[in-house]
Amino acid sequence: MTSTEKIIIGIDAGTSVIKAVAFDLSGRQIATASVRNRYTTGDDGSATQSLDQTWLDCASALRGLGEKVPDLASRTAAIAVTGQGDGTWLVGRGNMPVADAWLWLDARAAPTVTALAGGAQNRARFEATGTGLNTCQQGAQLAHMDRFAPDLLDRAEAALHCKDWLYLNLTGLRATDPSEASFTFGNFRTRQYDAVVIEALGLDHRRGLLPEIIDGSETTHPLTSEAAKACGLLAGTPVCLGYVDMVMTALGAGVRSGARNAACSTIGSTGVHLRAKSVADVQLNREGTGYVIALPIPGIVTQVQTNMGATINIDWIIDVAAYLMAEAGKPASHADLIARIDGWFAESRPGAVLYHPYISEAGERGPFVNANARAGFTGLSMRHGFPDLLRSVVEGLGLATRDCYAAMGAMPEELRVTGGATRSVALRRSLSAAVNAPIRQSRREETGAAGVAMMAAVAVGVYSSMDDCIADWVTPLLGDPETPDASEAHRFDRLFSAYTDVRQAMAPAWDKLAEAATTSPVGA
Ligand SMILES: Nc1ncnc2c1ncn2[C@@H]1O[C@H](COP(=O)(O)OP(=O)(O)O)[C@@H](O)[C@H]1O
Ligand SMILES: O=P(O)(O)OC[C@H](O)[C@H](O)CO
Repeated sequence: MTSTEKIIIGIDAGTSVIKAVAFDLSGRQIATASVRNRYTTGDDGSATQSLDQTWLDCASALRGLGEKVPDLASRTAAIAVTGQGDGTWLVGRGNMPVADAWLWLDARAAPTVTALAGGAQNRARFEATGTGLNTCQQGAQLAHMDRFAPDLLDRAEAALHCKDWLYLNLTGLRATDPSEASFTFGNFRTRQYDAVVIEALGLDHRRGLLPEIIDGSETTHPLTSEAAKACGLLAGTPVCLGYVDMVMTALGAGVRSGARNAACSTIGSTGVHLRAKSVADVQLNREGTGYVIALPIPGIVTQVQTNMGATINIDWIIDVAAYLMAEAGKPASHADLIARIDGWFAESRPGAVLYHPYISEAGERGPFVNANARAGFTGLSMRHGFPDLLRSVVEGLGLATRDCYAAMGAMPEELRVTGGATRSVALRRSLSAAVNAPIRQSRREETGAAGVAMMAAVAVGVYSSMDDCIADWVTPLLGDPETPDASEAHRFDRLFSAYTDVRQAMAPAWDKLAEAATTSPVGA
């Protein structure tokens, strides 16, 4: 068997879909199998997911891949796993789940975030982690559970993240990776836990819940025979624990290539905007927001600002349209309506309607943190119709992207983009005009799975360094630069100035609305 026939499987356990993707050793995608992910939301702001179901769905995706790739089990050189970040996946005795996981979408920790963010030690915590506190994070969620549901933590033996839970099921080992460990509980300079951070979160007495940190690009563990049976693979196959999906996706999409650091935006359910840099170049902002997330490259991290919601804003307005069409007796599928977005956009005229894309129930986290922030249109008149609303939602994603980069220094000279919505020409043009920089869209279909598979490729010695791997797996798939239209860039300069004015002015109103919502009688 030649080396090109060997396969690396990348698993990307996302919030909407769990995917298993087969790549050959030079990075060519061979096949993909996926299972829709399921989670539950509640009126109390909860967003939870079954641990057992997640593992079953992951195993089912792997078996599905086996149905598509001949001799997958014997050809698999390594399996690598990444997944949705943040959130709290508690396991107790016998590695049994303690409760359903609290996802990154879970808003229940909001009061604890407010209390901790006002604490005397919060700046020291931020200086170490490089990461502003928000409701998504495990640190805030554990601190909240410690105050309001201590029994959960009393019954737990380890606090894991999604990919860590899957790694535990694949290998039997409780561990986490350097990225989530350092931005949540540690220091991005050392990639280790940091006592100052754990103390600032008030979690000294829960320190024992934090698992061992392992770097998947250096260390793998063998697939257990039980997991092998469940997934249709061979026991002993090396398994690599990836970094959090946000940086795996960026790695696969070109946040670094040709040994150069670049900027990359993922326009997925959430919008993630990252700049790769060396540790010494990280500039921590005064407001204490954003993330610093390690890359699996020595000394290189990403400085990150992330919008809580990106494509969920598009889905929201499309769902409004779908509802009206169904009421009118002309039902249309989500996919049909998504396909019409560029057409509607072209029908509307470039104007001055703003949309702030804070549609998530959890508010916003980048470049500012406010659990009460909510979406809104500004500047509507009688002349505006549905295509104009749609345009402003798409342009709002461009403005939110610019807002995030503005909080990290100068605008990028080139922006690499990935995510389902970047298939839209209108969205790519809006992003390009908003940051006034050329855009390069990665032609890589599954950037997250590719990013984590690249870690396995380095771990099992297919490449001697990540930069060598990037040269084969990433650089050749970068699309040609799409340059911004000068007059559009000028319009976006003006829109952006109004955009920041409006979002700053709205903060007290959002607080009043949140209060009104909590004091409204149920059913009123
Ligand atoms: N052509 C498009 N125009 C605008 N938005 C799009 C387009 N395609 C996808 N999207 C947005 O991205 C979301 C995810 O799309 P999907 O095709 O499922 O992406 P992925 O492959 O990343 O899962 C959609 O629900 C929609 O909000
Ligand atoms: O599951 P997706 O939307 O790909 O990723 C979610 C992120 O990891 C999350 O936003 C981290 O807070």
